[in-house]
Amino acid sequence: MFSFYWRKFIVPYWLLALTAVLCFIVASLAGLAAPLVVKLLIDDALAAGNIKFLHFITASIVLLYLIRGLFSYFYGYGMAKAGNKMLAKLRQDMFTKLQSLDYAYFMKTPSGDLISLFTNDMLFIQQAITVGIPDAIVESMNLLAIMAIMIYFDWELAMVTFATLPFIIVAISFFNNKIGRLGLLVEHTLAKVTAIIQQSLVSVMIVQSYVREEYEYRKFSDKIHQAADDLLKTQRLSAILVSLVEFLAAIGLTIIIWYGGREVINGHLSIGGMFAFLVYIINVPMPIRKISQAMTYLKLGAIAWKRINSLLNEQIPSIVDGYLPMPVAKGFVEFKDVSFAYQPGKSVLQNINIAAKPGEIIAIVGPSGAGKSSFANLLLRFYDPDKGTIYVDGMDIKNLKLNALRQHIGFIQQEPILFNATIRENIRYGCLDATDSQIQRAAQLSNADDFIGSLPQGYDTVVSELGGNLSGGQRQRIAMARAIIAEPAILLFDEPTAALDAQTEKLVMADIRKVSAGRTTFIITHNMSTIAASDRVVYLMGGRVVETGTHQELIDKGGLYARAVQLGELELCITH
Ligand SMILES: Nc1ncnc2c1ncn2[C@@H]1O[C@H](COP(=O)(O)OP(=O)(O)OP(=O)(O)O)[C@@H](O)[C@H]1O
Repeated sequence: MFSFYWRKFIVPYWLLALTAVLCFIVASLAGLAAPLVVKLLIDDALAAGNIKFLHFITASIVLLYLIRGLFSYFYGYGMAKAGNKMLAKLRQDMFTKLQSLDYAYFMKTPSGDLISLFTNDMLFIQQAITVGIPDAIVESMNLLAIMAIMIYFDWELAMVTFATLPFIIVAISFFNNKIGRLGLLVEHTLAKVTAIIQQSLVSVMIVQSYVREEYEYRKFSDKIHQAADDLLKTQRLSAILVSLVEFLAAIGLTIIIWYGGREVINGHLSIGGMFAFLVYIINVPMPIRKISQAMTYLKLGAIAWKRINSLLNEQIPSIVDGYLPMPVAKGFVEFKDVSFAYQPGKSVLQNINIAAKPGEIIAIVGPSGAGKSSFANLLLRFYDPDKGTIYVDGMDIKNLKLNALRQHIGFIQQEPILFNATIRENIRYGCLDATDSQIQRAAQLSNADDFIGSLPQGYDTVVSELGGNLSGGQRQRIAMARAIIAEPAILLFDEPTAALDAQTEKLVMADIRKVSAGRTTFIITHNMSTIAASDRVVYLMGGRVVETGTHQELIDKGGLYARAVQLGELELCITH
């Protein structure tokens, strides 16, 4: 269970950890010498009335604590440095892994669970690394040193004193097991709490429009109380453990007083020797308590690591990167006999054959669930087809480097996601080294330049997180500028006007026509005016292309498409 600490922390940062431990040993030796000084003070300075030696001892105490303080600092600093490096590396590894995972992974994993890995679980690991490991190493060494010195002094008295140790060890392991199990529950509940917070933040509009604030609060509050109750149980167990350990250590103290006192009276032990023993035994509960607490931290950290590790070990992405760079693309796209299912046996697209050439605007139309968005998912290689091949400029897209393929496709969604950054940064996201004048040109092309110019901060206006300070049409235009700034050969719109009112929809449609000039454009749409403005309509139904042609050809044909138009099904969908 604890092996990951060895592999991830001790081995990679062994030099820092070793230096820290050596510093600790020096600090600890200085601390451990203190009771010996007490013995010398009583036996050789006070009892012998030696003033000179008293001065020497006084100076020694100052020096010992100076050394102890200095090396404790080096030790603490070294351990913190190694711990922080390890945590930063772990966070980087987790983030890199997250970026490398398929779209499909994010479709099946709740984002709250993932956020919880970076917050709650990292916090448990942090505690384990920065407190658990140092305390476990250091305090075990401290304890062993105290025991060794006691044995060296008077092994018989030491053995009698240690009679309570087995009870202490049994108590610690019994309570720690219980604490570990409860810790697992706490971590699980905290992950749920994070998920609730995350969900209520992104769906604040739904929460407020359904007046579900109270309902959300109750959900949150139930989980928080559950976590607090479980946490309290672990803290109660820890408190019982500490008291029990202190009680058992106090029995050791009583034994020294009784047995050691007899030794002193019989002349087998000096008074200073007995005092030194007492000081050592008084120092025993602290390391034991710290070791026990460190074991709890290590246990909780190990549980958190298990969850983090399952992310890091998430199987290699099913979308395997290609090898062809494709620096320029013309925009020829062909779907050849493409079939696809998200789950085995549940076919979503069947034998799709579509070919498009540069400059063409193709409307992908069909009833809800027909497979239109799945078509987009395949072109972007969020998923690979089960059968058939998709070609761009005659090359199987599986052979193309993913970043090359995606860089040639400008993707604009129904409700575009803009980042909480300036409009300039949002547009530049499409091409990170774009100049300001390129950004402005892209904005002009998507008809965003005018409204951006009328904002007090212009291109430096910060877009609020949920895009609240911009209208739907304005957000759509910024998203279009972002998509076209990299000059993609292919444009892919998924219901670009569905979230807009009729007036804005017309304007955005005009913008789409402007930006799609010379590019291969696919528009997934229910909108009649968009369909009518396209060069060709591909009508999907039940995952199959049932009809294809211009809007007029299909109307004249009087088939399924014409029927859908006649029944107003397509326009009906706009209002959904
Ligand atoms: N990630 C997914 N996992 C499993 N099944 C999915 C997934 N996404 C979509 N589906 C299923 O695939 C089918 C086609 O969905 P798709 O989103 O492509 O349809 P659509 O034509 O775009 O529909 P709409 O017009 O309602 O957006 C549906 O039956 C849907 O339930």
